Amino acid sequence: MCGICGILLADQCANAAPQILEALHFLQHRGQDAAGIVSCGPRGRLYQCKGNGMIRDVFNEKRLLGLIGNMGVGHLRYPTSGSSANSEAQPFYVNSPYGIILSHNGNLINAPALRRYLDQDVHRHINTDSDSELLLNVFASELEKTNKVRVNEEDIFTALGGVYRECRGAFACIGMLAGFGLIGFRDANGIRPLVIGERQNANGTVDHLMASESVALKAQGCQKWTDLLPGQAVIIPKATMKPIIRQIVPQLSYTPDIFEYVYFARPDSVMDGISVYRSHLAMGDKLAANLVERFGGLENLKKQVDVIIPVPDTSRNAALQLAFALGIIYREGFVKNRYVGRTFIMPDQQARRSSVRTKLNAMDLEFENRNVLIVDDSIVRGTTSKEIVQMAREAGAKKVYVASCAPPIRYNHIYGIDLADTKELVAYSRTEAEVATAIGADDVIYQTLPDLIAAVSGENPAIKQFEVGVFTGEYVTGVENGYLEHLDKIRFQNARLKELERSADKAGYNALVNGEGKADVDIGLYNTADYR
Ligand SMILES: O=P(O)(O)OC[C@H]1O[C@H](OP(=O)(O)OP(=O)(O)O)[C@H](O)[C@@H]1O
Ligand SMILES: NC(=O)CC[C@H](N)C(=O)O
Ligand SMILES: [Mg+2]
Repeated sequence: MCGICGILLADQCANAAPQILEALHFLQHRGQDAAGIVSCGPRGRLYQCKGNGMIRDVFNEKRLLGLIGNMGVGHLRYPTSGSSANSEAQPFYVNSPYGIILSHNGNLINAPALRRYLDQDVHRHINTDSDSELLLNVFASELEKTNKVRVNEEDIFTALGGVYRECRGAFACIGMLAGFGLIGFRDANGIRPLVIGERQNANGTVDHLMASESVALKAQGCQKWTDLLPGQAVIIPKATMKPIIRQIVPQLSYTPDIFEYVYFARPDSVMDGISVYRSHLAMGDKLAANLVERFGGLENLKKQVDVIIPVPDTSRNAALQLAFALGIIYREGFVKNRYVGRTFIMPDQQARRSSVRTKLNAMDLEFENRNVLIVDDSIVRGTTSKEIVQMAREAGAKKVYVASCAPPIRYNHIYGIDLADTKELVAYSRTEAEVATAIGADDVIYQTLPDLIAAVSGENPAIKQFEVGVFTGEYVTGVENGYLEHLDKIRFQNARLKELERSADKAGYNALVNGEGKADVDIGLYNTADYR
């Protein structure tokens, strides 16, 4: 998953980049691998700073000062297609036609076919393995068809029609046409999120903002915001500062990715009219009812569970509500090291495993001689649960039960959350009892899928269905032939690269990199950062 953001300020003399950076801080949880901002200043000049790392690694005051202009786009990357190479950091740029910038969240499931199409049919050079670069080039090629010196809004909407025709999968995008304005668009199933908002200034002018999550807009002082609907696009020309929203293609469905609510989004965001926080509370309530049934009634459950302990951070609110619903004490038995980021979205398994122990530490006095119920939002590879169950036992727990606010994850995520190769998923071809054995727990209790859907949809009856492919193996868009194999191949190559890097096998690394034609050095725009 990635975080995207765009700002167009009414004040022509102000710089948007500092505010984009602030907004990106509210989206850091969506991508820790690379960060970037491109701004557009006088005479349509573009300025860029991007690279691998978190916001704090990529930006400093000097670099920010180099990003001139009252309009800009930001991106935080969590790689799901391509590799972690510096050259795949976003936003992406193409100079022709008109100078286009793009930040993309999502995955294109017809990436291999698009690559062929761009090469063979429209003759565009693609320099990385990123599907976002493909999307940008499809957009560029569609805009080129207008064959005009300067385009207008209608031309851009027409070009976007071509993007929806060619690109399959999930995409929420924020783009910028040099000197012209900001553009936002969302796939026809609304799988990935995008909100657009306005901020009224004291002098009566209005600034325009877009982001993956409402929390970023609220923190920037937006008084109004709305979700872009599936298949919709918005253009905000600099010249008029008036957003134009257009339904580019008919809605195919309104099925946001349910994993946003389970794990990905911040609890203080409201997405597609659903408070992430309230959905977490409802997940706790539903799971409580399920547990009562599993343990043969509340009294029995209370005899077998002394304390409920969350796995920080994401599961906390659901676990608290679950404990409240059951009338069982809730304790923060794991102390979280605030300097370690999210482990699940780290790009390699070795880093993930060692991070769990660095990140979470068990407090003996909450575990000693107790039967504990550990609650997590989801169990993916089982890296976290395996470690924490062991930590709970080392801390003296008698029985260790694990409850998950999401159902067993048995299938690939194909729309921009790189869960894992299915074979790495701990629930892949395992029953619940076998998962319990695999993670060393006395029992594992999962939320059911109907309960999860009910918990999330509770607040917005307009949304009845969600993208739930990770639980069912059935995806809203269907899967293109060979796409899962394509994802597996990418994952395998990236893991191999990491291995070679770690083992300091320079020759092996170079052979693989060169063989694949991967770029380690960015040849994009002039980089304001003397980054390397
Ligand atoms: O089964 P696994 O492969 O370990 O993945 C699942 C775990 O990863 C996530 O936590 P993470 O540490 O990423 O972030 P959090 O602090 O927001 O909970 C998620 O909340 C689970 O705890
Ligand atoms: N997580 C995402 O949305 C990633 C966007 C894009 N597929 C990339 O890998 O850069
Ligand atoms: Mg977690």
